[in-house]
Parts: sequence; structure tokens; C-alpha cells
Amino acid sequence: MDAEHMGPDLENVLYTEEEIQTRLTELAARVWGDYKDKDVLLVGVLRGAVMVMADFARALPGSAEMDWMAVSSYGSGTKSSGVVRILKDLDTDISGRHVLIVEDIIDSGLTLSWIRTNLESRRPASVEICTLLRKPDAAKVEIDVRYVGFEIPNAFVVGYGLDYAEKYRNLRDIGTLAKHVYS
Ligand SMILES: O=P(O)(O)OC[C@H]1O[C@H](OP(=O)(O)OP(=O)(O)O)[C@H](O)[C@@H]1O
Ligand SMILES: Nc1nc2[nH]cnc2c(=O)[nH]1
Ligand SMILES: [Mg+2]
Repeated sequence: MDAEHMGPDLENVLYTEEEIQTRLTELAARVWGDYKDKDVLLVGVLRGAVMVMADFARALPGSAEMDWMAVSSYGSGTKSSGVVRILKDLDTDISGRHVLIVEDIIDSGLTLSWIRTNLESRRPASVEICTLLRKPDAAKVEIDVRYVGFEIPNAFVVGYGLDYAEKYRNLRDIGTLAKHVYS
């Protein structure tokens, strides 16, 4: 992997663009099989899930609706407080719908656990989760995730939608940041 492709600030590439696409195509085939008799509504969580949604949705072999939510943690000020407020709600009425939440990463699991409970209160026919990445801490929260791209170790990752202070979302690969970026 040359430096230009990695982005100069990445230390290690965990998953290349090609590996991500291959895995998303596998997940899309599974999802399509599981929802063959159902009209699935994909719900992306802004902003991290934008890249995953774009590529996952296009890897599906047929049409699927898409909608978006934006949420923000508040309270303690840490991302993983688990206290979430809605910045942008769905435009779609999901009652009776089969919802598949599309995420980039599950770390503490608190964001998704809150979103799932929130969406379930709207009486959808079903709610499932598809995430590209999952970290070990997610195991501490009881959250059933049907589709997981990659289980990753507990390191901060960027790229492919994932940011550090809003940067690096546009990198094609996913990796860890070099130390000089933090200092
Ligand atoms: O499992 P958790 O510990 O709750 O963390 C995972 C969430 O954190 C990131 O989003 P963030 O809130 O940083 O916003 P963003 O999607 O706009 O980057 C990521 O995109 C997930 O949505
Ligand atoms: N960019 C980024 N955002 C996160 N949110 C929760 N975990 C992570 C992570 O590893 N990287
Ligand atoms: Mg997010």
C-alpha cells in the first residue's frame, strides 16, 4: 500500500477499499436473501454511515428505500454517554415497516442501543442492524446485531466515513492514525 493511497496520516491500514467492498457485497447478498419477501427500509445514521450506506445499498441486487437519522450524544459530553438526542429524524413513517439500520461502527454500543429502542417504539414490523465494524466493548451492551462486517480490536479508527475531529471521513481505506496526528 503506497503512502498516497493510505493517506499520509494513517499508521496502519486495517481494511482496504477492496476488502471493504468485498465484505459489503457478502453482507448485501445475505440481507437480500433474508428480506426477499419483505420491503426493506435502510436507515443510515449520519454522518459516519454515509459511505457504508452508499456502497452497501448499491451492492444490493434490487431496489431498497433509504432514509437518514442524525443523532448526538450530550450530557457528560463524551460520545458514549448513551444519552442521545435526535438532530434529524426520519422522514418516513416506519410503522409496519421492516427497518434495517446501517452503521459504520459499534463501539460502546450505546448509540445504537438507544436508536433501536427509539425506532422500536414506533411499531415497525422489525428492526435489525447492519454495521461494517464492531469493537469488543459492544459486548457489554445487550444489543443483537444481525449483520457485522468486521470485528476489530479496541483502537481508534478513521476513514471510510469515520472521523477524527471531522477529518479523514473521505479516506478510501480504514486504518489507525499515526501518533503525530494526536500531538
Ligand atoms: O457505539 P458508540 O460508542 O455509541 O459509538 C459509535 C457511534 O460513534 C460514531 O458516531 P458519532 O457520534 O461520532 O457521530 P458521526 O457519525 O457523525 O461521526 C459512529 O459513527 C457511531 O455512530
Ligand atoms: N472515528 C471513530 N469514531 C468512533 N466512534 C466510536 N468509535 C470510533 C472509532 O474507533 N473511530
Ligand atoms: Mg455515527
